[in-house]
Amino acid sequence: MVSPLILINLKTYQEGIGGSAHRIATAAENVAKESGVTIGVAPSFMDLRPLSTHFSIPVYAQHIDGITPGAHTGYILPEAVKLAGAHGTLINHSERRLTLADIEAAVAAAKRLQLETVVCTNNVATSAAAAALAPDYVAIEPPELIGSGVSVSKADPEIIRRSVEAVRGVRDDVQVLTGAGIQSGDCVKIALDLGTQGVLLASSVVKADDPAAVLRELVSLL
Ligand SMILES: O=C(CO)COP(=O)(O)O
Repeated sequence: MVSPLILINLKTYQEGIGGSAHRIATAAENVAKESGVTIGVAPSFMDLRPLSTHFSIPVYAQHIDGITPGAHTGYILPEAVKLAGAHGTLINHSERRLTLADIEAAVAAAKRLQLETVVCTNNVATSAAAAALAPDYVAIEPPELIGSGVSVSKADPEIIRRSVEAVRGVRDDVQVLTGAGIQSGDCVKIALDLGTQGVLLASSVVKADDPAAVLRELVSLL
Protein backbone atom coordinates (compact mmCIF):
# COMPACT_ATOMS: atom_id res chain seq x y z
CA MET A 1 0.00 0.00 0.00
CA VAL A 2 1.35 3.43 -1.01
CA SER A 3 1.59 5.91 1.89
CA PRO A 4 -1.04 8.71 1.89
CA LEU A 5 -0.08 11.93 0.14
CA ILE A 6 -0.98 15.44 1.31
CA LEU A 7 -0.13 17.76 -1.57
CA ILE A 8 -0.23 21.52 -0.94
CA ASN A 9 -0.78 23.65 -4.03
CA LEU A 10 0.67 27.10 -3.36
CA LYS A 11 -1.02 28.51 -6.51
CA THR A 12 -0.08 32.21 -6.72
CA TYR A 13 -1.11 33.05 -3.18
CA GLN A 14 2.32 34.38 -2.32
CA GLU A 15 3.34 37.97 -2.79
CA GLY A 16 6.96 38.15 -3.85
CA ILE A 17 9.17 35.18 -4.47
CA GLY A 18 10.45 32.81 -1.82
CA GLY A 19 9.16 34.01 1.55
CA SER A 20 5.81 32.31 1.92
CA ALA A 21 6.82 29.24 -0.10
CA HIS A 22 9.74 28.74 2.28
CA ARG A 23 7.42 29.18 5.29
CA ILE A 24 4.92 26.59 4.02
CA ALA A 25 7.68 24.14 3.00
CA THR A 26 9.26 24.46 6.46
CA ALA A 27 5.93 23.60 8.09
CA ALA A 28 5.36 20.72 5.64
CA GLU A 29 8.80 19.24 6.26
CA ASN A 30 8.45 19.46 10.05
CA VAL A 31 4.99 17.85 10.11
CA ALA A 32 6.05 15.18 7.58
CA LYS A 33 8.98 14.25 9.85
CA GLU A 34 6.84 14.19 13.00
CA SER A 35 3.98 12.21 11.48
CA GLY A 36 5.63 10.01 8.86
CA VAL A 37 3.00 11.18 6.32
CA THR A 38 4.23 12.25 2.88
CA ILE A 39 3.57 15.97 2.44
CA GLY A 40 4.46 17.61 -0.88
CA VAL A 41 4.33 21.21 -2.08
CA ALA A 42 3.59 22.65 -5.53
CA PRO A 43 5.08 26.18 -5.55
CA SER A 44 5.37 28.65 -8.40
CA PHE A 45 7.94 27.71 -11.05
CA MET A 46 10.36 30.30 -9.71
CA ASP A 47 10.39 28.55 -6.33
CA LEU A 48 10.96 24.99 -7.57
CA ARG A 49 14.75 25.15 -7.39
CA PRO A 50 15.13 26.84 -3.98
CA LEU A 51 12.62 24.49 -2.41
CA SER A 52 14.01 21.31 -3.99
CA THR A 53 17.51 22.33 -2.83
CA HIS A 54 16.61 23.29 0.74
CA PHE A 55 13.98 20.69 1.63
CA SER A 56 13.69 16.92 1.45
CA ILE A 57 9.91 16.85 0.91
CA PRO A 58 8.71 16.21 -2.68
CA VAL A 59 8.30 19.36 -4.75
CA TYR A 60 5.83 19.48 -7.67
CA ALA A 61 5.37 21.86 -10.59
CA GLN A 62 1.86 23.28 -10.98
CA HIS A 63 1.84 22.61 -14.75
CA ILE A 64 4.01 21.45 -17.62
CA ASP A 65 3.54 21.68 -21.37
CA GLY A 66 3.94 18.51 -23.44
CA ILE A 67 6.77 19.92 -25.54
CA THR A 68 10.39 19.08 -26.25
CA PRO A 69 13.26 21.63 -26.23
CA GLY A 70 12.98 23.98 -29.20
CA ALA A 71 11.06 26.98 -30.45
CA HIS A 72 8.23 27.32 -27.89
CA THR A 73 8.10 30.81 -26.43
CA GLY A 74 6.43 31.17 -23.04
CA TYR A 75 5.89 27.45 -22.44
CA ILE A 76 6.92 25.35 -19.45
CA LEU A 77 9.50 22.83 -20.58
CA PRO A 78 9.27 19.50 -18.69
CA GLU A 79 13.07 19.10 -18.86
CA ALA A 80 13.50 22.46 -17.07
CA VAL A 81 11.10 21.38 -14.33
CA LYS A 82 13.03 18.14 -13.91
CA LEU A 83 16.36 20.00 -13.78
CA ALA A 84 14.92 22.34 -11.13
CA GLY A 85 14.56 19.28 -8.90
CA ALA A 86 10.83 18.61 -9.18
CA HIS A 87 9.62 15.20 -8.07
CA GLY A 88 6.41 15.50 -10.06
CA THR A 89 3.87 17.82 -11.59
CA LEU A 90 0.21 18.76 -11.58
CA ILE A 91 -1.38 18.64 -15.02
CA ASN A 92 -4.74 20.17 -16.00
CA HIS A 93 -5.53 21.93 -12.72
CA SER A 94 -8.98 23.58 -12.86
CA GLU A 95 -7.21 26.94 -12.88
CA ARG A 96 -4.90 25.78 -15.73
CA ARG A 97 -7.11 23.64 -17.94
CA LEU A 98 -5.76 21.81 -21.00
CA THR A 99 -7.28 19.92 -23.94
CA LEU A 100 -7.26 16.11 -23.79
CA ALA A 101 -4.50 16.06 -26.42
CA ASP A 102 -2.42 18.50 -24.35
CA ILE A 103 -2.95 16.41 -21.22
CA GLU A 104 -1.80 13.29 -23.05
CA ALA A 105 1.33 15.07 -24.33
CA ALA A 106 2.12 16.44 -20.86
CA VAL A 107 1.71 13.01 -19.23
CA ALA A 108 3.94 11.43 -21.90
CA ALA A 109 6.64 14.10 -21.40
CA ALA A 110 6.54 13.64 -17.61
CA LYS A 111 6.80 9.86 -17.91
CA ARG A 112 9.79 10.20 -20.25
CA LEU A 113 11.52 12.22 -17.51
CA GLN A 114 10.24 10.11 -14.60
CA LEU A 115 8.27 12.97 -13.13
CA GLU A 116 5.32 11.81 -11.03
CA THR A 117 2.03 12.83 -12.67
CA VAL A 118 -1.06 14.21 -10.91
CA VAL A 119 -3.79 14.83 -13.48
CA CYS A 120 -6.56 17.00 -12.06
CA THR A 121 -10.17 16.44 -13.10
CA ASN A 122 -13.48 18.18 -12.50
CA ASN A 123 -16.01 15.33 -12.62
CA VAL A 124 -16.45 11.56 -12.83
CA ALA A 125 -16.27 11.35 -16.64
CA THR A 126 -13.03 13.33 -16.88
CA SER A 127 -11.59 11.20 -14.05
CA ALA A 128 -12.17 8.06 -16.15
CA ALA A 129 -10.67 9.77 -19.23
CA ALA A 130 -7.61 10.88 -17.25
CA ALA A 131 -7.12 7.37 -15.85
CA ALA A 132 -6.89 6.02 -19.41
CA LEU A 133 -3.68 8.07 -19.81
CA ALA A 134 -2.14 6.06 -16.92
CA PRO A 135 -0.86 8.91 -14.73
CA ASP A 136 0.36 8.14 -11.21
CA TYR A 137 -2.60 10.02 -9.71
CA VAL A 138 -5.95 11.40 -10.81
CA ALA A 139 -7.02 14.26 -8.52
CA ILE A 140 -10.77 14.95 -8.53
CA GLU A 141 -11.55 18.54 -7.52
CA PRO A 142 -15.09 19.91 -8.04
CA PRO A 143 -14.38 23.46 -9.29
CA GLU A 144 -17.33 25.02 -7.46
CA LEU A 145 -15.85 23.95 -4.11
CA ILE A 146 -12.26 25.06 -4.79
CA GLY A 147 -11.35 27.91 -2.45
CA SER A 148 -14.89 27.87 -1.03
CA GLY A 149 -14.02 26.73 2.48
CA VAL A 150 -16.60 23.94 1.97
CA SER A 151 -14.98 20.51 1.94
CA VAL A 152 -15.57 18.09 -0.94
CA SER A 153 -15.37 15.25 1.61
CA LYS A 154 -18.41 16.58 3.44
CA ALA A 155 -20.35 18.40 0.70
CA ASP A 156 -19.95 15.85 -2.11
CA PRO A 157 -18.56 12.50 -0.92
CA GLU A 158 -20.49 10.86 -3.75
CA ILE A 159 -18.26 12.46 -6.41
CA ILE A 160 -15.22 11.01 -4.63
CA ARG A 161 -16.77 7.54 -4.39
CA ARG A 162 -17.88 7.57 -8.03
CA SER A 163 -14.53 8.91 -9.25
CA VAL A 164 -12.64 6.17 -7.41
CA GLU A 165 -15.00 3.63 -8.98
CA ALA A 166 -14.59 5.17 -12.46
CA VAL A 167 -10.79 5.23 -12.21
CA ARG A 168 -10.71 1.64 -10.91
CA GLY A 169 -12.91 0.62 -13.84
CA VAL A 170 -10.24 1.88 -16.25
CA ARG A 171 -6.98 1.04 -14.48
CA ASP A 172 -6.23 -0.39 -11.07
CA ASP A 173 -2.69 1.03 -10.91
CA VAL A 174 -3.77 4.71 -10.91
CA GLN A 175 -4.17 6.27 -7.45
CA VAL A 176 -6.87 8.85 -6.68
CA LEU A 177 -6.52 12.11 -4.75
CA THR A 178 -9.31 14.54 -4.00
CA GLY A 179 -9.38 18.22 -3.19
CA ALA A 180 -11.41 21.41 -2.72
CA GLY A 181 -12.05 22.93 0.68
CA ILE A 182 -10.01 20.28 2.55
CA GLN A 183 -9.28 21.74 6.00
CA SER A 184 -9.36 19.12 8.78
CA GLY A 185 -8.29 15.66 9.79
CA ASP A 186 -11.89 14.60 9.32
CA CYS A 187 -11.87 15.70 5.65
CA VAL A 188 -8.70 13.69 5.02
CA LYS A 189 -10.01 10.61 6.83
CA ILE A 190 -13.30 10.65 4.88
CA ALA A 191 -11.37 10.97 1.60
CA LEU A 192 -9.16 7.99 2.46
CA ASP A 193 -12.10 5.91 3.67
CA LEU A 194 -13.74 6.52 0.27
CA GLY A 195 -10.76 4.89 -1.44
CA THR A 196 -8.49 7.83 -2.27
CA GLN A 197 -4.77 7.88 -1.57
CA GLY A 198 -4.69 11.43 -0.23
CA VAL A 199 -5.67 15.05 -0.76
CA LEU A 200 -4.73 18.08 -2.80
CA LEU A 201 -5.36 21.37 -1.01
CA ALA A 202 -4.40 25.01 -0.92
CA SER A 203 -6.13 27.77 1.04
CA SER A 204 -6.54 26.13 4.46
CA VAL A 205 -2.75 25.78 4.75
CA VAL A 206 -1.46 28.60 2.54
CA LYS A 207 -3.64 31.29 4.14
CA ALA A 208 -3.18 30.03 7.72
CA ASP A 209 -1.36 32.08 10.36
CA ASP A 210 0.17 28.82 11.58
CA PRO A 211 0.44 26.39 8.64
CA ALA A 212 2.14 23.71 10.78
CA ALA A 213 -0.84 23.65 13.17
CA VAL A 214 -3.26 23.13 10.25
CA LEU A 215 -1.03 20.39 8.82
CA ARG A 216 -0.89 18.63 12.21
CA GLU A 217 -4.68 18.70 12.31
CA LEU A 218 -4.87 17.37 8.71
CA VAL A 219 -2.74 14.31 9.51
CA SER A 220 -4.18 13.79 12.99
CA LEU A 221 -6.46 10.86 12.08
CA LEU A 222 -4.04 8.99 9.81
O1 LIG B 1 -7.42 23.78 -6.01
C1 LIG B 1 -7.12 23.22 -4.98
C2 LIG B 1 -5.86 22.47 -4.84
O2 LIG B 1 -5.26 22.25 -6.07
C3 LIG B 1 -7.99 23.29 -3.79
O3 LIG B 1 -7.93 24.58 -3.29
P1 LIG B 1 -8.57 24.87 -1.83
O4 LIG B 1 -7.92 23.89 -0.88
O5 LIG B 1 -8.21 26.28 -1.56
O6 LIG B 1 -10.04 24.64 -1.95
